[in-house]
Amino acid sequence: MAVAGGGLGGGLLLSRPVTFVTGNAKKLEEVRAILGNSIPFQSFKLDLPELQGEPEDISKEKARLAALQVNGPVLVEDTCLCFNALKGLPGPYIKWFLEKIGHAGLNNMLMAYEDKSAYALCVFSLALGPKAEPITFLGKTPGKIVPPRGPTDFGWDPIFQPDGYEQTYAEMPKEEKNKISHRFRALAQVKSHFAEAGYTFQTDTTTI
Ligand SMILES: O=P(O)(O)OP(=O)(O)OP(=O)(O)OC[C@H]1O[C@@H](n2cnc3c(O)ncnc32)[C@H](O)[C@@H]1O
Ligand SMILES: [Mg+2]
Repeated sequence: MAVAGGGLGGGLLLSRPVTFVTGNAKKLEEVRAILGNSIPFQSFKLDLPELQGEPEDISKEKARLAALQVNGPVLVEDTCLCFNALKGLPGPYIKWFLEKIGHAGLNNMLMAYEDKSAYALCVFSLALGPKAEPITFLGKTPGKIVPPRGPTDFGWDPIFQPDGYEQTYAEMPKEEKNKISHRFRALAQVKSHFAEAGYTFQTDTTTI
């Protein structure tokens, strides 16, 4: 197990910095931008298999698998896009819906409903080691599903317009999205957790 007790400052001493495991380069880009230097982390590119079920369980299971692979502390996240008219679906299955039916198909799914409201949900899970129970952090941003507008370089960004904004996630400057996004909100909780837990790290920060 990668955790030893009694680090400097009273917090847990982790054998090395947390590894953020994802197969998605755009997620990593946003996590880097949002975290800055607040939490030292390295990254590892791996598309983990995903369980079916509730978002929190999917995220926790990803963390367990990631911690086994990395054999150390890991952070993972699972992102859902939930349509209120469809009681939260596609939710965690958005990746496959997007891949198969695209932005137009996702809009068409809501054609039969007046309610176009939706929310983006990000569930981060932190596992301090392969035997540790993962801790989850949720971030949610409400909005609505609209015909695609803006650059198409990140997932469903062009069809999600957050409440209170005239632009879709895709049309917004990155800094703006990163101030209000589901990912930002979940990471704010991750940051508070790190601040409270007072983890300290042995100082190897090389990217693996
Ligand atoms: O390796 P992991 O971290 O699982 O990366 P992934 O791309 O498989 O991501 P998910 O399993 O969480 O599936 C979420 C889907 O939503 C997309 N997505 C995630 N965050 C997004 C965001 O902030 N804006 C738009 N699309 C996003 C992502 O590209 C996937 O198609
Ligand atoms: Mg995935």
